[in-house]
Amino acid sequence: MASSNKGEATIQAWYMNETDEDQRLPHHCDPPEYVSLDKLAELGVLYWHLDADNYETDEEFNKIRESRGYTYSDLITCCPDKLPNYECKLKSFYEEHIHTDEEIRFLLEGSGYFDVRDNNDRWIRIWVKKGDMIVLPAGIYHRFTMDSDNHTKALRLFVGEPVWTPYNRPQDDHPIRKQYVEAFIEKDQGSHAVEAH
Ligand SMILES: CSCCC(=O)C(=O)O
Ligand SMILES: [Fe+2]
Repeated sequence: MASSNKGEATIQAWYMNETDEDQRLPHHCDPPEYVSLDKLAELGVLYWHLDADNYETDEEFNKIRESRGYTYSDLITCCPDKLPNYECKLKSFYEEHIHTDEEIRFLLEGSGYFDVRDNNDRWIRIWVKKGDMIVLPAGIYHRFTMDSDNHTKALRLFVGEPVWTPYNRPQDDHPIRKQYVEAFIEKDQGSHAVEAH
């Protein structure tokens, strides 16, 4: 029973309408414009659905952790008495930024939205829920908000000693941003140029 949800769920992602209504609302376009896992993979975003209740002994989780070198982990709970400087943190999570390393989150409870910029600089909203593990590549412009359920508990993973520093946009000259653009944005333009011939 414990692992009955394993492998069944898939992530939902969509292009956002960029109205300035409440950030915790879904912000669907009209009609909704969904985004596939393949599209996310093209942007370097990785996703697994795992057993959140027994993750410590979950073989798939441990394999991912080992193969990707995720030696560090801690828990983050987004609620006023568990997250120091709650209001301030939530605000900074939603400022568009990059990191010099991957952002790796495994949702153990609740849900939330990771927004990432696509290759045309449009916002894609990724709805993560219990059991979803997501990796945002170093250098991708992104942000996070809770949804209207207002509850998120996640495992944060990292390779070695964690560095959580956000670099707010614009960071177009940052070496990590340049590396990301070269690997995931320009390669895309390259393949279209080839297709056109
Ligand atoms: C789902 S974890 C909360 C958000 C966060 O840790 C971050 O944006 O860095
Ligand atoms: Fe981040």
